[in-house]
Amino acid sequence: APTWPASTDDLEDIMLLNSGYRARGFATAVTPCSAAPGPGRIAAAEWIRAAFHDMATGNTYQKTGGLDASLMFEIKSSENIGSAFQTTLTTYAPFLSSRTSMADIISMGVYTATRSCGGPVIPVRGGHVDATQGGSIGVPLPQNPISIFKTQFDRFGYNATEMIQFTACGHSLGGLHQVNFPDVINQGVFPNDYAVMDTTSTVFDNRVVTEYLDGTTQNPLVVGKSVSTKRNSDYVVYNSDNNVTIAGMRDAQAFANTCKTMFQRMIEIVPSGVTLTDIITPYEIKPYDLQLTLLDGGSKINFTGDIRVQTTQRPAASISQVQLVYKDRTGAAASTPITATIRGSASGFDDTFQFYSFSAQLSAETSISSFSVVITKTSDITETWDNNGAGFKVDDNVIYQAPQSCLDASGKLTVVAAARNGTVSPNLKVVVKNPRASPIVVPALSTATIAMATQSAVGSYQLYFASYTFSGSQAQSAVLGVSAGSSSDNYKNASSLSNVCASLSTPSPTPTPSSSSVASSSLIPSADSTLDSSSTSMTMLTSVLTTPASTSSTGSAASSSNLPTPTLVSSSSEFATSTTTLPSSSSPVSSSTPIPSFPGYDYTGCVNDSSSDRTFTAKGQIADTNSYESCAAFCSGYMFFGVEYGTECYCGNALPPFAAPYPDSECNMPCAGNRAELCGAGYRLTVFKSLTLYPAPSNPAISGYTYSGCYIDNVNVRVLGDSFLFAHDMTVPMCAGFCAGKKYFGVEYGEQCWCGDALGQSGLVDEWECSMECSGDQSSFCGAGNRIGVWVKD
Ligand code: HEM
Repeated sequence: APTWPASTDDLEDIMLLNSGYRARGFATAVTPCSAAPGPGRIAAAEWIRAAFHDMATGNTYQKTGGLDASLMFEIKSSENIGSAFQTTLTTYAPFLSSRTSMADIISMGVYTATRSCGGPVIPVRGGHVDATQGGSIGVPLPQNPISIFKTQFDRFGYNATEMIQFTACGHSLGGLHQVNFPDVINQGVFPNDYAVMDTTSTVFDNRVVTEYLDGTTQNPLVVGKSVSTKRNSDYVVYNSDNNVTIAGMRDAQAFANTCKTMFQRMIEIVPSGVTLTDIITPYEIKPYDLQLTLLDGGSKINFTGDIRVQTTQRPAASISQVQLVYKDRTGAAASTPITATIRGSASGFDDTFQFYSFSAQLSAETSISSFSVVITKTSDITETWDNNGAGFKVDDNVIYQAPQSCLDASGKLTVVAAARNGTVSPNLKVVVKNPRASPIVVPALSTATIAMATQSAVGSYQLYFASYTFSGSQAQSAVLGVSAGSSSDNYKNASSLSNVCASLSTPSPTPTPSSSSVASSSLIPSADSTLDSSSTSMTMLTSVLTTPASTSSTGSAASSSNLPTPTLVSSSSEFATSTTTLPSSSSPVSSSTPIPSFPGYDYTGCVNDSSSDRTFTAKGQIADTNSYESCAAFCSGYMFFGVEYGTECYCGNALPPFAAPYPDSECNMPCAGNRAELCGAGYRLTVFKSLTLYPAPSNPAISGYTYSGCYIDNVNVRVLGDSFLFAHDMTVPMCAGFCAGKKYFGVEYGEQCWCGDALGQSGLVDEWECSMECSGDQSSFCGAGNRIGVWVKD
C-alpha cells in the first residue's frame, strides 16, 4: 500500500471515487460505456482516442512531447477534425488542479473509459507535465501507406507487431464519423452517419479482432468504400504481417492483456525531464481534510477530518469501530484515542470504501504530531494502520484558520493563519485558474505568494493575516494554503469560505446551552487588544471589529494603519506540477467546514428545505438571536431542531424522506446570534436530533428470528413479496407477527412490512442505509426508502 501523503492523492480520488460520499464523478461522462455527448458518439471512445492523438505528436527518440496535453493547442490541426477532442478536454478541464495536470487527467481518462467499458485495468502513473505549446504533426491518417505507419509507430516506440496490437486495441470501441472522413464512408448509410468498428462498439472486447479474422467485419477501415479510396488502414495495418499478430489476439484474455500493456505504454510516453510516479493503487487507509483549528483564545485546538477505509476485501459490516490513536507534539502517546463515526460510503469500478469522520478538541499545548488508525472488527480482531511505519503526520506549526478567514462579495479574500511560536512567519499561497484564449478550453494555473502580516498573539500561537483580491469568478475555483518553512496547511477551497470572518475570541463551535453569552465573552481571553472589555452582550461581541476582514468591511482607517500591508513576494504565471510532498488535506472539492456539534444532540446533517414544502412543520421562528442554544430551547420537546439561513429555526419530530442530505459545506452561514456556529444556508437546514428525548434507535431482537441485513428493494425488484402490510404505527414485532409462518419478514420506509419464503435477487448494503425509524416505534429502525431491513427465521 502507498505511503501517505503522495503527490497523486488527488488523482487517486479521481480514479476511485466514482459515486457516493466525496465522489469526484470523473467516470460519470463515460458511465455506462455507451454514454454519449451527442447522437452517433461514444464518450469512452473519444477519451481513448484523445490520449492517442495527444501522445501521437511526441517523439520517443528526441524525448519530446508524448502524453503532455499538447492536444489543447492542437485542436485546430487537420489531424484533429471533429468536436470530440474539444468535448473531452472540456469535460476534463474542471479536474485540472495544482496537484493534477491535464496530462494526468488524460491518462486517467484512458483507465476510466477502458474500465467503464469492461476492459482491463490500465495502470496509471501521475507526474505528467503539461506542454505549453502544440507538438509537430504526426497522427496516423487512414490514407498513409504501411511504411509511413511503421515509421510513425516506431517514433512512438512501438515496433511493427505492437503497431498492430495497439491499433486493434484502440479500435475495440467506437467508430468513424462520416462528416470527418467522407472518403471512408458514404453519407446516409450508417445510423447517425457513424460506422462502428465492430458489433460491440460499447464493450471493450476482442470483437474487432474476431470479426476481422472471421471475415464478418463491418469495420469501415477494413471493408466498404475505404477499399476503393485506399483508406482501409485497419486492413493495411492488420494484414502487414499476414495476420500473424492479429490472429494472436483472438483469445479474449490475450487481447485484454495486450491492450493493458499497449495503453499503459501510450500514457507513459513523456518528454525528457518528466519523471512519472509509482503506479497509483488504492490506499487501504486514507485521511481526508485533516484540519487543525485554534479555538478559544488559543488553549484548545479542534482536530477534524475523515478517514477512508477500503472495504473491498474488508466488508464495512465487519468493522465495529475506527479510532485514531495519536501522539502529542513531543511524540508521547496520548491516553485517549479519537473515535471516528461512519460518514458515508463510496465506490469505484473495482473498490468500495467507507468514510469515518471525527472531530476532537486537543490541548493546544500538547497538540498532536501523528496518528495511527485502529480498526476494530466485529470479530474483535483489531488492525493497526500506521502508514507503513511513518504514522499519519499532522503538522501543527502553521494552521489555516478557516473560521477567521473569509471571502466577501467583492472578491476580497482574507486569510488568517496561526503559526506556533518560534515558527517563521507564514506565506499565503493562492492558486487561481485563468481562462486562455479560444479555442483552448483548459485554463492556465497561476499562483501568488503573499507574505502574511502579524495580527495578534494567542497562547502558543501567533496569528497572521493576508489579503488577496480575486477578479471575475476566479474565487469559485481558487485554492489556497499557508506555509511557513517546511510546514504548510494547503489546498483549501476559497469558495467554501464564509463571507464573514469570525473573531477568534467568540465561543468555540460547541457551546453548552448554559454558557450564556455574557459568561463566554468575559471568560475567554480576547485575541485582540482592541476588543472593548466592557462589551457584555453577544451582539456587541460580534460587532466589535477584531479581525482584518471586519476591519476592511468598515474601512476603518485607524485599525488598518496599525497593520502592516502584506507584500506580494512572487507571482508566477504558470504553476508547475508540484513534486513536493503534500500536506495534511487531500481533496480539492471537499470543504474544511467543521462538523457541527451541540451537547445532548446528534448532528444529523445538512439537508434541503423549501418554502413550499418545509422539512420541519411542527414549529418555526425567525430571530436575529438565532443559535443552536436558542433553537434547541425553542424546539424543546421535539425530536429535531434545524437552523437555516442564519436566522431561522424549525422543529419537527421526523425527518421526511424528501429531506435529501447535502454536503456539510453547503450549510455554511454563521448563526445570526452566534457566528461561531453554522446555521444552514438558503434552503439548507443544519439538523440536530435530541439524544435525551429519543435514544438512538436499533434493530430490536425478535425471538425465533435473526436480523439478516439491509437490502436494496424497489417496485421493480421486490426482495419479499408474498404479502405485505402498511401501517402508520408499524413496529418490528408487529411485522414479525403479521408474517408469522413465513421464513423472512422485512420492514421498509418506516411503515411497510413485507413477508416471504424466499429472498429475491438484491444487494446487501451498509447497515446505516436502513436507518429510518418505525412509524410506531422511534426506538427501532424500519428500513428506509427502497431499503428493507430483513429478519430470517432461526
Ligand atoms: C494506423 C493507425 C490508426 C489510424 C489510421 C486510425 C484512424 C482512425 C480513424 C479515421 C477514426 C475515425 C475517427 C472519427 O471519425 O471520429 C478512428 C477512430 C478511433 N481510433 Fe484510430 N486510428 C489508428 C490507430 C489508433 C490507435 C493506436 C488508437 C489507440 C488508442 C486509436 C483509437 C481510436 C478510437 C478509440 C477511435 C474511435 C473514436 C470514436 O468513436 O469517436 N486509433 N481511428
